[in-house]
Amino acid sequence: MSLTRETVLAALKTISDPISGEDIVGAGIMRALTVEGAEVRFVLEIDPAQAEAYGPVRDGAEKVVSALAGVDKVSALLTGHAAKAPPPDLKPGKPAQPQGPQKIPGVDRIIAVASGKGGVGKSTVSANLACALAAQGRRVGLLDADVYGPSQPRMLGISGRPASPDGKTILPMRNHGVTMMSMGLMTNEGQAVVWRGPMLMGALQQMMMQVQWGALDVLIVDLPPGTGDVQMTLAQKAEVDGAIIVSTPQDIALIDARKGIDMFNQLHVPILGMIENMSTHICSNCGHEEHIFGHGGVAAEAAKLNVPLLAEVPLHLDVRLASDSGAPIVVAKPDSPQAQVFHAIARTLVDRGAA
Ligand SMILES: Nc1ncnc2c1ncn2[C@@H]1O[C@H](COP(=O)(O)OP(=O)(O)OP(=O)(O)O)[C@@H](O)[C@H]1O
Repeated sequence: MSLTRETVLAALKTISDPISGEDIVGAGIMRALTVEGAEVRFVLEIDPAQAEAYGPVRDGAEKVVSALAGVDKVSALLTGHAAKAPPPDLKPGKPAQPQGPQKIPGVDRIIAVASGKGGVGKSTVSANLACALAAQGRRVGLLDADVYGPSQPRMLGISGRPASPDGKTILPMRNHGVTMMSMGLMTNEGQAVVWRGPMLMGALQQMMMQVQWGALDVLIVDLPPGTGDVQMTLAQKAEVDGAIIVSTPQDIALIDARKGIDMFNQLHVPILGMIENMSTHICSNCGHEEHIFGHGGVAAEAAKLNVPLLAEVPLHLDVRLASDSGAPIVVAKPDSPQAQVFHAIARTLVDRGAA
C-alpha cells in the first residue's frame, strides 16, 4: 500500500503540542506537509520563545512518521511565527473610507458557504468542512455570519465571551482546531438579533476586520440564507475567493439555490461547487437507504449551471446529534461514511488550491 497524506496525519496526531495540550495537527502548528513517494516533509510553526520546548516535539513527530511503512526519509523543521500584523487603526469617529474589497489581515483565502433557503444544512456543512480541513493540517477560521440565527457556537461546542484586551480588537475562540467568531458569542443566548441593514453590515465588517484571526490558510464564512445585505457586504468588503452553495434536492430549494448562484455571479465571486445535503436518508437502525427529499436534483442543477457537484451528504441522525452536542460528525465519528464525505470535500478543495 502506498503512503498517503492521511496516514502521515494520523501518525502526527499522536504527538501532543506542549503549549495547547491538543495534538500538533489540531493545534494548528503543522505546516506545509508534503508526501512524495517515500519522502515526507513538514514544518512546525511555533512561537520562537518556545523553541526549546518544541525540540522534543519535532523529534517525536519525525520518529512516528519514520516508523510508518513506506517511509524512507523524513524532514521536520521548526520555524518561528511571522510577526503579527499590527491591529487596524479603529479610532472612534474616524469617517468610513469607501473602499473596494480588501484582504482580511493574515487570511490567505475566503470561502463563503451559502444557501438560497434556510434550514438546508449550510451551518452543518460549514462546521464539518472547517473541522475536516483542520484535521488535514490546514489553518482554518470559521466566521459565523449568520447574524440572524448564529449556530456555530453550539455546533463547535464554544461558549463564553471573546476577550478584547485592547478594546479595539477581538480575540476569536478556538475548538477542534478551528478558530471561530460568531455574533452568537456577542449576544445573550436566546436573544433575538433585531438589526437593520447598516448596523448589520457594521457588525459583519467588525467580525471580519477587527478579529485577530492570526495566520489562516482559509476562512470559511457561514452566511445567512438568501441573497441579502450580508452576502453583498461580504463580497463588497472582502476578497472572497469562492462560494459553495448548499441545497437539498427539492425543487423549491433548488430555485433559491439558483438565485444564490446568480447573485455570486453578479458579485464576481467564483462558484467552487454545489453540495447536495440530506441527499439519501440512511436509517440509523437498519442502514436502509431512501430518498426523502428526492435525490440527484442538485447534481442535475450543477450540470445545467456548469458548476462542480462537490458532494452528496446523506441525511443521518448522527450528523444532527453530533452537531447538537458540540462536536461535528467529522470530529465525533471521523471514520463514519458521513464524516468521510466531508473529508472528501476538504481534500478536493485542498487539491484545487481553494483551501
Ligand atoms: N445531513 C444531515 N443529516 C442529519 N441532520 C442534518 C443534516 N444536515 C443538517 N442537519 C440538521 O438540520 C438542521 C438544520 O441544519 P443547519 O442549521 O445546518 O441548517 P442551515 O441551512 O444553516 O439553517 P439556517 O437557515 O438556520 O441558517 C440542524 O438541526 C442540523 O443538525
